[in-house]
Order: sequence, then structure tokens, then C-alpha cells
Amino acid sequence: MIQEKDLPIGYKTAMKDLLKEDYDAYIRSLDEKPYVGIRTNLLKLTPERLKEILDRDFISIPWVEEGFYFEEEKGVLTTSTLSEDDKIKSISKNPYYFAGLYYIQEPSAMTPAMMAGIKPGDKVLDLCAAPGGKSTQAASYLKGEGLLVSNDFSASRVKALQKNIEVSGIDNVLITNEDPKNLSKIYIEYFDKIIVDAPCSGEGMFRRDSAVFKAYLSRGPKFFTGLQVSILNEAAKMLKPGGTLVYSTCTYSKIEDEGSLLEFLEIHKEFYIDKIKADYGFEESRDLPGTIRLFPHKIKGEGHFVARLKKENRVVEENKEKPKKKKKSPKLAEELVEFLSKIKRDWDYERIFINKNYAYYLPKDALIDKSLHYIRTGLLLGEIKKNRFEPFQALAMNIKFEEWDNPLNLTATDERVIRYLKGETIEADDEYNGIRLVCVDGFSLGFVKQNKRSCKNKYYQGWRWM
Ligand SMILES: C[S@@+](CC[C@H](N)C(=O)[O-])C[C@H]1O[C@@H](n2cnc3c(N)ncnc32)[C@H](O)[C@@H]1O
Repeated sequence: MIQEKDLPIGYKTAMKDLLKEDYDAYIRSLDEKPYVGIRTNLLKLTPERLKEILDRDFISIPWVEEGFYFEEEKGVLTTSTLSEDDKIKSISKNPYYFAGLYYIQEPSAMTPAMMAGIKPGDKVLDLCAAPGGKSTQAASYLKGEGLLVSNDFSASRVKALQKNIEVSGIDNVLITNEDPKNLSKIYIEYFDKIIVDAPCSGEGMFRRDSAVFKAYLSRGPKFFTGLQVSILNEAAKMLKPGGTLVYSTCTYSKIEDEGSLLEFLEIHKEFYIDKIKADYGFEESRDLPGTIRLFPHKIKGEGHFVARLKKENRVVEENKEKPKKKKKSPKLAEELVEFLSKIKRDWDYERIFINKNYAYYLPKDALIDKSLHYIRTGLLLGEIKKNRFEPFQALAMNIKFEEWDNPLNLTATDERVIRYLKGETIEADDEYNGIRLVCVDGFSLGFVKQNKRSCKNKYYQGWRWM
């Protein structure tokens, strides 16, 4: 636990200036445990259904309809010391978590994507996206329509982003690992909504993550201001006129928050602040009205800063680009077509893209440019092998129960669920030969290759329950 005496003098002075008479209440809040939140994956179920299925009377997070406090686990998410039974009940080891029914997210961190006003059909860019909290939330709001481009600069962090997107069953997505400068050369005025959840000094996360505090002591806020402005500058180029840009940080530092925004607004006269109401205990910034701070002594959540900007609308010149010639549909391997025909869905075979034997289902009408480093172009369906098609985990997570003819549907309390998630061979109740979808209470978990009753495990090794 961090104590006042550990805090750098410069930080304390800045916080006293920011909080005035509330400073002591803020310091006291550092002694309290942080809140843990879960957010319903609206692609898979409603918040009411999630409550029912988890059989808990959760308290709602006031500012995010689909978010709940997970009171029992207020504090650190350690499961290594728990018994196997208690682990299953915990939020991060529950089979429904593996089915992608919810995302574990700090309650304040649910605010920025919600403030972006994302609607089905929008083109959304999440520019600093890893590990994927805001991206998975944005995809929930898109409801499978439109496009999500989810980017992170860090090659290591983008792996967690990819996993979280795939577990959530998202298909209308491009995942990139790029410097925003490269993206802005291609996606010119392309997006309706952009989220810049910027790298920051993390002052709002001190009580939650001691590593953030240590990093802060070595770098401090100034380091991040220039970086944030440079990211915002690239975002500006990619936003459509009339579009919305949400900038957020998990820091209180005015040098970063107001500082970066004022510098940005000075350069970009075409942007203005679209006011966020200071409801729910949020605090309006005195220096930049219409932007808000979330403080742990005011709300049940950690520290955050959120601003919503709009780009002025103007008449855009008609796109004179010649219509691209329709590409000839690739001749698809029979095995792939046969497999996809088992899933009750109207596949648009022209959207299937094969790269080195890997088959992807591309998002509709998405701009994809060879110069960029894509980690995923749409939904990774699987691999075309000699005389067979090997479906992948991402596809399984995207399939709905009713789309598969004879899923192996297990209840959450069936011991085979955890054995399956651990990678073991399990026995089915009925005989079948071939690839079969495994579900928990009607939600997909992965595939098995069944022979009579024996089900060879196809659950992705890197995601196993431990
Ligand atoms: C606050 S975290 C993002 C958290 C994420 N939005 C979420 O909700 O899960 C900031 C991210 O910015 C990334 N980052 C750092 N420099 C960047 C840059 N120049 N361009 C894009 N992303 C960058 C970091 O790798 C980090 O993942």
C-alpha cells in the first residue's frame, strides 16, 4: 500500500493544487483496496443474462450499463493460492470467462469507450489498444457491424490484445502493430470515432499497481506530454470531419492531460471540446471545462481523465477514386468450404482471404494496405492442410450455439469443462466422428476432434486453464 510519505514532493504539491480541500480525502483513499469490475460482452449476451448465469447480485457501475462491481474480489486478483473449487468461482478462472462472456476491467477504465458514442456501422480506431479493454468494449457497441481497427505500438502487448479480441469472438476487426505515423498515411479521414487511451505516467493507478508507481518515480509526467501530442496529431489526420476523438489517460497530471490537449487544440483549430457532463461524481477540469477527472475519493474506481473532441464538419469532396475492379474470388479449398457450410451462416465467400494457407474472413469493405503490419485481418478461420481444414480457436469463439448442428454442450459444473480447458481428452455422452464445437451452457469454448465418444482436445494451448 502506498503512503503519503512515499509520494514525491512535486506530486503532492500538484495534487494539493488540483484537489484543494479534497486532498486529505484523496490521501485516505490510497489506503483502500481498488475495485474490480467486469463488463458484459454484449456480442454474446445481455447484462441481465450475465447476472443470471453467474448467479450473483452484482452492483451496477453507474456510468456503464453493462458493467458491474465484483465486490467479492475487491483487491488483488491472485488465484494461485486458491483451491481448485475456489478458483473456478473466481472471475478470472470461471469457465464463462473462458467463453468470453465478460471482460475484467477497472470500473473507471470503462468510461472512455462509453463516451465515444459508438454505434453499429461506425468505423472505429483504437490507437493505443493493448491489452484491449476499450477495443472489446467498442466491439460490443458495434454489434458486429462496421469496423474496428485495433492498434498498439508494442509488439509484446499486441499479443494480449489479439487474445482478448479473439476470446471475445470479434470478427469485424483489423489488429495492427504500428506506429500511428504509418497508419495515418493510409487511413486518411477514414474513421467516425477514434479512441486515444494514451501512454501516461499512471498517477491514477498507484494504489492498484505498485509497478506503475515505481515507473513513475523514474520517469514522471513530462516524458509523456510530447508522446501524447504526437499520437493525437496522427489521430487528427485519420478522423472524418464531424467525427469524435476521445482522449483518455489514467493520470491526474495537468502537464499531461490539459497540457497535451491545449497543445493539440492550439495546432488543430478544426477541433473543439464536446463537453462531457460531470455526472456520477466525475469532476470537471477547471482549466479545460467539459473534460472530466475521476478520483478514487469521489467514485468507486481509480483515477482517470477523459476528454471528448469533435472535428468540425465540412463538405467532403466527392471521392473521385475509380471503383476498384472486383477481384476474382479465389478458388477455395473444398475442405474449407465444406467446413464453413457446417456453420449456419450466410458466408460471403468473396471476403475469404488466404495467406500462406491460413484462411481469414475479412471485415466487410475494410481498407487493408500491404505496407502495414497486420496481426489479424478479420477472423482467423483456420489452416488449410493437406486434404483437410483445421479450424482455429478464434473461429470457435465467434460461432454462436445455434449456428452449429450438434454442439457438445456441457454445464458449467460438469467436471469435463475444466478438463477440456486444461487440454485433456474428454468423453462425450453420444457418439460422433469429426470436428465438434464444445460449449458451456450454450456458449462456445473451442473444438474437439471426436472419434466415437472420445474427444481429442483442440483447445488452444496458450489459453489453457491453469
Ligand atoms: C494505457 S495503455 C492502453 C490500454 C488499453 N487502451 C486498454 O483499455 O486495455 C497505453 C498503450 O499505449 C501503447 N503505446 C505506447 N506508445 C505508443 C505509440 N506511440 N502509439 C501507439 N500506442 C502506443 C502502449 O504499448 C500501451 O499498450
